[in-house]
Amino acid sequence: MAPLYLAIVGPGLVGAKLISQIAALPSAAARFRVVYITSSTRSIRTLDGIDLSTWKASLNSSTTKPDLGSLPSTIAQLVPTGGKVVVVDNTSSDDVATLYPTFLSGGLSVVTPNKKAYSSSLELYNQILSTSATHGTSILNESTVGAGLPIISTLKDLVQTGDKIIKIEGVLSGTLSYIFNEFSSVNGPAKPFSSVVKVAKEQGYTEPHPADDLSGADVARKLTILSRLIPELAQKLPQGYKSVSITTSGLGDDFVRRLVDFDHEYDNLRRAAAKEGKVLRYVGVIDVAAGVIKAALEPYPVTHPFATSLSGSDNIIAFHTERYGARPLIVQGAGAGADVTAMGVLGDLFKI
Ligand SMILES: NC(=O)C1=CN([C@@H]2O[C@H](COP(=O)(O)OP(=O)(O)OC[C@H]3O[C@@H](n4cnc5c(N)ncnc54)[C@H](OP(=O)(O)O)[C@@H]3O)[C@@H](O)[C@H]2O)C=CC1
Ligand SMILES: N[C@@H](CC=O)C(=O)O
Ligand code: NA
Repeated sequence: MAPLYLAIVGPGLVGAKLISQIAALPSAAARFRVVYITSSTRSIRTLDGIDLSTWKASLNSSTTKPDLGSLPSTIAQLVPTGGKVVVVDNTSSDDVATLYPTFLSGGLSVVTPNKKAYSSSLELYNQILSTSATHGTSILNESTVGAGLPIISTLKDLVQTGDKIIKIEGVLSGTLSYIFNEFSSVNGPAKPFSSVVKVAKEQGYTEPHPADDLSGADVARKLTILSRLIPELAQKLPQGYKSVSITTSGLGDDFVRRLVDFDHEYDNLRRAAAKEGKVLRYVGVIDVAAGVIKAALEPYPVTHPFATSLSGSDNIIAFHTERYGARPLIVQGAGAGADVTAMGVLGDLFKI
């Protein structure tokens, strides 16, 4: 069996976890050969496959700058003719996402948990799909929604087999699920909002910058990704979701510290909901018939499944379709965290 050759872009939380999951596979070397790893500043490459037990030290000591624009020709020098290669983009970078057509037309398939290519301009999205079809290269993105949960594959199966999507609704953010499960729980003691956000970041649930989660941008991107898989909505979001400009420094530690100033405001929201026997949940909806796509923080009765059945970073997504009738198809489980996200990426690699 020929191995699948991998170029790993972005060895951060998810990327590093993916590498350790690959290394732990039985006969890992026979299945996957990692020939290239790059961060935004350094890269390593080798013909024989990078040693997955020492890659971090090798990358840290490398002085080779990445040049992703010429990745297809770099890879051609590392992989035997006919070898199947996948670029795994574990960044959250728009710049890397815009290179997918270059990768796909250069004979490289792509697997990614990065939402940018799928939720930005429709032009880029369509270009990616058509380039992949023309060049016979694959692109898979299960972990862009619900991390490793089978959300994208389920929706594709429903649509491809001729079911009609009526509505999709649910809690689509692991970070916001964790935050509101902890902060506005049915029974639990009240905790300061900012302290819960801090833990969500420490657990690896947030985007590289947590403002992306708290602004609702991450959920908006996920709703865009799902909507583009539904025939009635596929071409109706021309702009997609533009990146918010984040002006606070670093990777958001300062931003999280300053959230203390908003604890009082959030506590008022929580108390107002509790007075009515409700808890706060951040829920996204795609109502196909009404042509409405929305996401909002809203009070839900404590008896509602979004209030009672979720804990940790759980996502819950209900697919209301013609075939499933009054009882929707429901997928639920951890929707964020490096381990479950890397699993979704690795699952896509196995599919390829
Ligand atoms: N965490 C989660 O639960 C989930 C995450 N995702 C997605 O997974 C992706 C990765 O998330 P996460 O691992 O948490 O993020 P991290 O910030 O931990 O890792 C990002 C990595 O990308 C690298 N990088 C950034 N820009 C570039 C570039 N231009 N070229 C090469 N490498 C680059 C960074 O390297 P450097 O050190 O050089 O900056 C870093 O290694 C994101 O798109 C996120 O939305 C999806 C589902 C769940
Ligand atoms: N930050 C995201 C990670 C997965 O997409 C989330 O919290 O859901
Ligand atoms: Na998923």
